[in-house]
Amino acid sequence: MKTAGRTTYQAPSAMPVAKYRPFLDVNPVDLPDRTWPTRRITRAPRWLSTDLRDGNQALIEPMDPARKRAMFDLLIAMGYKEIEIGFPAASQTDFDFVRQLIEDEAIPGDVVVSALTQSREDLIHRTIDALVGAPRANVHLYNATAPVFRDVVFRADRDATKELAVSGTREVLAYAEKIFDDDTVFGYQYSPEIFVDTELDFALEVCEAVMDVWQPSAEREIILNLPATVERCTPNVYADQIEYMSRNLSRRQYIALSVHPHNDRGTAVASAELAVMAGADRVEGCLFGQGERTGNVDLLTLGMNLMTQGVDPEIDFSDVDHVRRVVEQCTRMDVHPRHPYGGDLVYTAFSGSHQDAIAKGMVRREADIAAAGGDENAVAWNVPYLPVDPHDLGRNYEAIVRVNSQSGKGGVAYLMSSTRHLELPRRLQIELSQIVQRHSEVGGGEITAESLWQIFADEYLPASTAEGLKPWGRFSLRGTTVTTADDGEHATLTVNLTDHGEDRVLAATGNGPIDAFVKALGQLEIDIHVLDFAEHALSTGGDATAAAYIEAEVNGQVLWGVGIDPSITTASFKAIISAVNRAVRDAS
Ligand SMILES: CC(=O)SCCNC(=O)CCNC(=O)[C@H](O)C(C)(C)COP(=O)(O)OP(=O)(O)OC[C@H]1O[C@@H](n2cnc3c(N)ncnc32)[C@H](O)[C@@H]1OP(=O)(O)O
Ligand SMILES: CC(C)C(=O)C(=O)O
Ligand SMILES: [Mg+2]
Repeated sequence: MKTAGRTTYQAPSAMPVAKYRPFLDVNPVDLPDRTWPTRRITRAPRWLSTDLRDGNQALIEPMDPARKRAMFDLLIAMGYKEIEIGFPAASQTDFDFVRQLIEDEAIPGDVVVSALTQSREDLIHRTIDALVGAPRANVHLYNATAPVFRDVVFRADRDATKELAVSGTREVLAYAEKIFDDDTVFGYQYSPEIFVDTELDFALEVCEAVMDVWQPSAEREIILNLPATVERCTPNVYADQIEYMSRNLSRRQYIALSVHPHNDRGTAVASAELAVMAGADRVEGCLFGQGERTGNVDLLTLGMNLMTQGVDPEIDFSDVDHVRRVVEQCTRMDVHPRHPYGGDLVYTAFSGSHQDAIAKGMVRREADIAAAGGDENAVAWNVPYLPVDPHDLGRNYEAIVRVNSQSGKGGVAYLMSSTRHLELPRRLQIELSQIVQRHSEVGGGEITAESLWQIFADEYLPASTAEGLKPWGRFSLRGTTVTTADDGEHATLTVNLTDHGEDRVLAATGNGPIDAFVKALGQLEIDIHVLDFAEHALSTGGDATAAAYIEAEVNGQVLWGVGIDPSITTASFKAIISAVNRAVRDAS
């Protein structure tokens, strides 16, 4: 055999790479003494949901008032305390929705609602007018500060760009003072748009100028939100930028430093997490990562990531399917089946070795919980391949193992145990999984728990008609009578069965009922050696049903039989008949 040495492929593609520049060449960050890499997140940041603004503005069909209200009510029920409820100056519908929430008194007293506006006097006034009467209201003003916007969109230099932020802040303050009475707690948020592309010294200069107007203090917080409007760099670079701002902003103790990652590179979650390590106090995002283009950072993933580290997300995700349903109804977009924590398939294993490990992990967990006196929380979650307990998100365990052609014995055994309470012995698991494998290769798709049962019953319980199966098999047991001999060691057995449809009565004595049964069948030239035997009850109570599993060598062929019956002895006889029928099937 030849082996390959270390390989480097050097094959230039036809992609137009030369058109692009490394982000750091254009936007250097000089922070060699960065501290964020060794920090840990020990409590949840403040969250802002912008589902009703950034999420909504990116929908093919923006939410109507009823859907907006359903989203708002969901966010409140989940525990979000800061919610951006729209861009009221955008349209009459957006304005009316904000008014409706306030007039319906739907905003709890501890919830801050905010509304976004450009830095234009008429839009600022309209935004503030919309918020009148809210218990706690923030105006969120943004303007683009990045060079490409200064150059292409606004044709404004640095001073003019800064002046737009400053004049907008002044206007917000002046108009808010005029309009709001003491019934509203008023707050202010400023975002330098595409912060990540803005020269850091300039982002700092604009934020400082805005603060000079707002005059933050202990009673007068300012939210400075630093968006990755378009995600264009790796999360570590964003973290450096956030640490730079956190260290260099004056009046830091009065600032809620906020981040707003988008997901263009697919790393919004990592960006948010590293940004929090780098000093961010607050994260803006949307449920299931809705939002412009590839979306805003996903609040569900961020929250659940914290929980899996033992940190309280301070948000209720205990019914993730309800959350998903509401989000899907409101956005009219489907959640991907592999979406972290909430997708249909994210707690499901199809492949054999994963299923095997999960099944073993679940058995171990149950034993550990029993040993801990039944206290689930006393046993750390440690099930292979499952980063989180699906129960904690309102999912049951049924879907964690699903069987297809990639599955092995572990998955088959898990389904038989979890759906039918049959604890198959290991070698029977192997035998059954090979039978199932053949079925899935022919059918090509998934073997559901129901179809697995059909395959099992048809193979091992051929006399059963209960599942709508066609009975087959040379022998069918009609009844037995056991008499224990006076010596207490021998059993005499009378067996009533049908053989090829003909009634037969056999009698034999053995050193136990099974031995006697085997000897009785021997009279029909069926040579049986029992190799292994297992049994267990299937349910408790008076009508307890038993399952028996017998591995036998029948006329030279080794295979398993299964019997289910209220009587454990009859279950064993049925298991022998099952093995015999399987062995003589081809011959009959
Ligand atoms: C990164 C983000 O997500 S920002 C939020 C984006 N969300 C939205 O735009 C949704 C709501 N927007 C709207 O309904 C409309 O854009 C409105 C009502 C705000 C404005 O509508 P219009 O006046 O027709 O302007 P239009 O939509 O073309 O926006 C571009 C204009 O706004 C100006 N502008 C853009 N951002 C800002 C800002 N932050 N401050 C001041 N002016 C701005 C542009 O320079 C441009 O002006 P110009 O027409 O004089 O060149
Ligand atoms: C308005 C701002 C915060 C925004 O949505 C962005 O920059 O992505
Ligand atoms: Mg955004």
